This record gives sequence, structure tokens and C-alpha cells, in this order.
Amino acid sequence: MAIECMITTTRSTQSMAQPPSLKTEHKQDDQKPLVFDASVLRYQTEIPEQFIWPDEEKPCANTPELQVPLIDLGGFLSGNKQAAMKASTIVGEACQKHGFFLVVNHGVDNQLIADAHRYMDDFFGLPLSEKQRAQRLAGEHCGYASSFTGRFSSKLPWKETLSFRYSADKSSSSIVQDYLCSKMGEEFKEFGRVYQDYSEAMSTLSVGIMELLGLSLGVGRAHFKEFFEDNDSIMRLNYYPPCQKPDQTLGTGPHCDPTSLTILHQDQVGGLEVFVDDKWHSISPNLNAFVVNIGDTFMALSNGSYKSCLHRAVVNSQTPRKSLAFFLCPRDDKVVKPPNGLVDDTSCPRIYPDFTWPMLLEFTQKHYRADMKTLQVFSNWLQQKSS
Ligand SMILES: C=C1C[C@]23C[C@@]1(O)CC[C@H]2[C@@]12CCC[C@@](C)(C(=O)O1)[C@H]2[C@@H]3C(=O)O
Ligand SMILES: O=C(O)CCC(=O)C(=O)O
Ligand SMILES: [Fe+2]
Repeated sequence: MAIECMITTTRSTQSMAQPPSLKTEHKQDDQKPLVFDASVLRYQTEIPEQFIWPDEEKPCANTPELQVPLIDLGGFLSGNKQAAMKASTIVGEACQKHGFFLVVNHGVDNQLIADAHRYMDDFFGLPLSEKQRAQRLAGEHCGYASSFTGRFSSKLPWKETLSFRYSADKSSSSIVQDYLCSKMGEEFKEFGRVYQDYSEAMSTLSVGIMELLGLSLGVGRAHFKEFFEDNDSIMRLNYYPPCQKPDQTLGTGPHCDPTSLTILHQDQVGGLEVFVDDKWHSISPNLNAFVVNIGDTFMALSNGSYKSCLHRAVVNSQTPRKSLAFFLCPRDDKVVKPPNGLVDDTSCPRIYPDFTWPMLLEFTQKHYRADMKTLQVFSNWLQQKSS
């Protein structure tokens, strides 16, 4: 394995040694703001230095494929007990190792998935000034972001994103459509409807997967299902334009999702990588499958037994890549603590303190450039604050 494919522990140890407030990165006032406009950048032979990643984090050639189980949800969703037991055992093994698995026969309409991809092409194909009608504002996590140019000044991701909030609360049945129309105009009504429907489908699927995770952890189907039934989640459209120097940059830098569960649909281009057994592995595209991964919040809910694993996305010089990510999050007031069945004072003591999702979200947004060990750093910070 090439040395640049390895991640040394030095970096994360250094991060943890400093108070999180020191890790906030500010843009220098005297710098001309950098703009990520793919329609302009594609005509340049070099890429701006802010997008060039350090050698030890650059993409590697010949990444091996990650062996992730393909879970057939068909039997489980239609109430077949044997299928449920089989699926929960396989999912449990994957979650203890790296937290990634694929689901097929998930019940989500293929036409809806295709529409969600098609409307992404329309949106990200708009001129920058039009996309900026939905500009993500400082300190917020929703809206349109062309890279993270306003937020960080180095190791910028080669991507554009459009993010919005989804709420499973009955009184918010058109929250996605209303938000997108309010930002982009009434002509985006159909666009908004597609992502409203898609987010709803993801919410339903994620609650189903929560039942499976509850079974696999031995706490029963109901516990996590009830915890997430009224979820207040985030939907993100990731668009990775082709890059003339794909070996120098990253589409999404190495990170663990701080959220609870991510359901990702990647197109046929490929680019998702996961860090397992000290090296990067790719997850091959499969249009019939969703890639599911455990996030930090669920790692805390499982008292550390299910892993939230480092992942990233690489880009290529030829083809734009798209992925649709639904980040499941609990309602704001829910206390994140593992069920009693997963805690034992002697054999399985609590690893993380109680917190709420807005606390962790604020931490990742305001105090820290979260990447490798967000949950651990956040947890140390909480414990230090309360002592
Ligand atoms: C680089 C990052 C952006 C992100 C926070 C993070 O440090 C790692 C994960 C990203 C993510 C994914 C889910 C939604 C989001 C708001 C979050 O909590 O974690 C985003 C963060 C972001 O875009 O600011
Ligand atoms: O695009 C991908 O494959 C990964 C995106 C991702 O990890 C994220 O948005 O959190
Ligand atoms: Fe992610």
C-alpha cells in the first residue's frame, strides 16, 4: 500500500489536544474571496491552491473494493420473520466492523430516484448567480454552497451542494417544497415536490432500517423506530463537477457523518471511499441500491458498538458525479442516550455523555472543522464543560 493512502494518528491526536475553539478556521480579510464556479474553472489548466490537498490525504490509485453486505429488505419490509433475522444478523456484523451496508428491494420508487437525479442536473446546470438565490449563509447548514469557500481557506472540497431540512412532523408536510420555492421562486414548485417526496421516502426507509438496527442490537424493533419517527433531518444534493487535477483534490474530504444514519444514492460514476483496516476502499456504484452508513449520533445511541466510519469522495476529470444524501437526525429535544439494554456498569459502561442533536450540530458548525474524531472530541468537550 502506498504511504499516502494511510492516515496517521498524529493528526487526530493533535486535533484533540487543542481546545476546539482554536480549531475554527477564519478566512483572512485581506484575501479576495475565492469563488467556485465550475463553468469558469473548467477552462483553467491548474486548480486554485486552496483545492490542493496535502500529499498524505490525496486520493490513491487502485483502491480495493470494500466488501459490504447487500441486504435484501424485501422480506423484512413485508413482515417475514426469518428474513428479518437473517438481515439483522448481517447488518449487525457490518455495523460492528465499519458501519456501511447496501440495501436493495427497499420499496423506493425508481422513477422518484431518477427524477431526483434529473432535477439535480437542472439545478447545478444553472448559472452560479441563480443557484446563489438559495445561498447557504454563515453558521447555517442549509442552502446552496459552492465548495466551502466562505467557510474554510484550505483543503476545499471540489463540489457544490444544495441542502435543506426535512421534518417528519405532520404539520410540516410541505417543508422542503416551501423552502425551495421561497428561495428559488414559484417556478421551482415541481422541483420542490420531487425533493419533498424523495425526502419523505428516505424518512420512511430510515425508520424501517432503525427497526432492523434495533433487532440486530437486541433491543427490539420499536425502540429506535419510535425515537426517529418524528425525525428532523437534512437532505443534501452533492454535485461533483469534473476536475482537471483529480489526483490533487477531493470531492468530499475525510469525515464521519455526525448525524444518525445516512442513506446515499450515488449515480453510476463512482467515487465514494471508506477507510477500513488502515486503507481506503471504494464502494462501487449500484443504481438499485442505497448505501447506508451509521453516523456519530447512532454510534452514541448504540453505546459505541456500531461504528461511524471515516469516508470521503474522490472526483474524476471526465464526468460530473451526483449523490443524494439523506441524513437522519432526531427531533431537536430528544436526548441521545443508549437504551438500558446496551449499558451495563461493569461490562458495558456508558462511553458518551447525554446530548441533543442540536448541540452536536452546533459544535460541528461553529467550533470545529470536524473530520476524523468528531464524536470523541465533542464528548471530551462536553465532559470538560460539565466538570
Ligand atoms: C465537512 C463537514 C461538513 C459537515 C460537517 C463536516 O465536518 C462533516 C460532515 C458534514 C455534514 C453532513 C451532514 C449534514 C451536516 C450539516 C452535518 O452535520 O455534517 C454536514 C456538515 C456541513 O455541511 O456543514
Ligand atoms: O458523495 C458521496 O459519495 C459521499 C458524500 C458524503 O459523504 C456526505 O455528503 O456526507
Ligand atoms: Fe458523509
